[in-house]
Amino acid sequence: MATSIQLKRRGLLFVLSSPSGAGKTTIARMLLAQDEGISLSVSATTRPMREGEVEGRDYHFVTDAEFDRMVESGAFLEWAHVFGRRYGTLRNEVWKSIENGCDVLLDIDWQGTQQLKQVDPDIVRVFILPPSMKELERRLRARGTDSDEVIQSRMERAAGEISHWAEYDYVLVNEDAETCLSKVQAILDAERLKATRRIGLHDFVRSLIG
Ligand SMILES: Nc1ncnc2c1ncn2[C@@H]1O[C@H](COP(=O)(O)OP(=O)(O)OP(=O)(O)O)[C@@H](O)[C@H]1O
Ligand SMILES: Nc1nc2c(ncn2[C@@H]2O[C@H](COP(=O)(O)O)[C@@H](O)[C@H]2O)c(=O)[nH]1
Repeated sequence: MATSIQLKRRGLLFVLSSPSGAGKTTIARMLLAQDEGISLSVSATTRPMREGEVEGRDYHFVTDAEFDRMVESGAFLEWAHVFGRRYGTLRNEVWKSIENGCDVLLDIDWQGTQQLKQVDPDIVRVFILPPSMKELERRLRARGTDSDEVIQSRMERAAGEISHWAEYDYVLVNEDAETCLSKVQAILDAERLKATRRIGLHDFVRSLIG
């Protein structure tokens, strides 16, 4: 008779970072669309909403005063200044998903990743590189959401962001989005199977060999 052994595991925090425009939001959306076991941590930000963005889906858009209050009340697991605005991961967003047995996808920068690593050393960190700096700029322009000035400042910051690549567990080049997505999915699937995350594995093995 065939048996199906379902071992529970802790939900994991799965971080995607990249220089602006390399494609992490694109990859994140594709991953969320195909994998029911992971949900997005929707950050709070003081930056203005872009055309096409939706409150609560892309970000919680807040004022500076609201952000200050959230910092004071301990609402953030981490927060950082990025491109002159503030962005933060909401503690409740993350724990709500973990409690529901879901993994959590975080689209955050290297500063937030460093802070999160202090909170949960078990996080999985993936850094996404563009195929070239020329292509990075082309993608920022093609996105059509930012002014020339903003694009210039994001390009000026890109090298600094990329310099943090070695702080990540996995580094991928996003040349073709589907190929990059399949690698991200493979990393997630393998991390889910890690022995250290499988609750009940010890008991199951003991039931096999005594
Ligand atoms: N592999 C790819 N090939 C070509 N274009 C891509 C690829 N991946 C993403 N793009 C495009 O590049 C642009 C930037 O992508 P995206 O917004 O996902 O970047 P990002 O890294 O999330 O940027 P930010 O940090 O500013 O949020 C988008 O127009 C997206 O459609
Ligand atoms: N440290 C954090 N960084 C964050 C968070 N949410 C988003 N980000 C990063 O900000 C930049 C710019 O994003 P954009 O949407 O304005 O283009 C990008 O690198 C994001 O990853 C957060 O909660 N904390």
